[in-house]
Amino acid sequence: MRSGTPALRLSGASLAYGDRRLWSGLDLDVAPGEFIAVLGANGAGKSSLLKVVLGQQPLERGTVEVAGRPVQRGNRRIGYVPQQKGLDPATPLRARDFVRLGLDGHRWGPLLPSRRTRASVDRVLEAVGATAYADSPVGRLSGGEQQRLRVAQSIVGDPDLLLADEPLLSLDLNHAAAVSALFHESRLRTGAAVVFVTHDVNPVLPYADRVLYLAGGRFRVGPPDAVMNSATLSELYGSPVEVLRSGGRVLVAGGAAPSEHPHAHDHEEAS
Ligand SMILES: Nc1ncnc2c1ncn2[C@@H]1O[C@H](COP(=O)(O)OP(=O)(O)OP(=O)(O)O)[C@@H](O)[C@H]1O
Repeated sequence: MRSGTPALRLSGASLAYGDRRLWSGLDLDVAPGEFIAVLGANGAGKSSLLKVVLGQQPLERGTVEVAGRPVQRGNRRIGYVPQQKGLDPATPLRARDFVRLGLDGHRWGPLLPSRRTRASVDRVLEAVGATAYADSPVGRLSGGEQQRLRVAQSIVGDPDLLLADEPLLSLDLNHAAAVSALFHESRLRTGAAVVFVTHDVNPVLPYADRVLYLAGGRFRVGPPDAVMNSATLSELYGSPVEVLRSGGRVLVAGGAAPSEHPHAHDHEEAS
């Protein structure tokens, strides 16, 4: 990557499905090594933003570039944790083989892993606390155990850009903290940029350089304190939102935008 080139750049970007526009006018540069938390109500278009970056969803308007180049499907320099779906119980893969797909899943045919491949897989299995079930069939693992393997698969290839779609779902508090820290360590070690979609900002609050908050077709982006406050979110939602800080945690109460279903806004940080 040329120095000074953003890991991700969206310029004047709008996204619509048919005549339903999710967001528009999005300008965002994510620097190498930067950690961005993406927040917002259900249906605000967070997952769709990641699909745009993956080249799976075209923009209605504007441009998107990864490392200075137009997006393309199957970019191996991007690590991706998709939104959680249970794996088929009959999936004929052991946990370690599933993680290895993050290194050689693009190649055809069975491969004997090299010593280096094995070491990389072992390292990330250990980092997500999955060593104990490394040889178990993935389909038989719990939702949280599978989620930790998805995280391991996304980072094993040391990508330049990590996209994570609610990677903390199904994780208990300890593993949520460990996985958040792992993305942070990963960006420190490799200089990867991290775009992290989450309903709860708290586990990533120590690491997020900026927050991108999507609501009602609009957005705010800035350092966590500049976005996660009552004035900014009330203005964004166009209705009163209270942001409370307690014991180092951020709690958001209220905030259903007029266009949103009344109970669509189920932030975990809401109390
Ligand atoms: N391919 C598609 N065609 C039409 N509508 C879609 C498509 N994909 C998503 N949508 C709709 O766009 C809206 C935004 O979806 P998206 O999954 O991006 O939201 P989100 O912010 O990630 O929500 P959540 O927090 O619930 O995961 C939703 O109402 C969804 O139904």
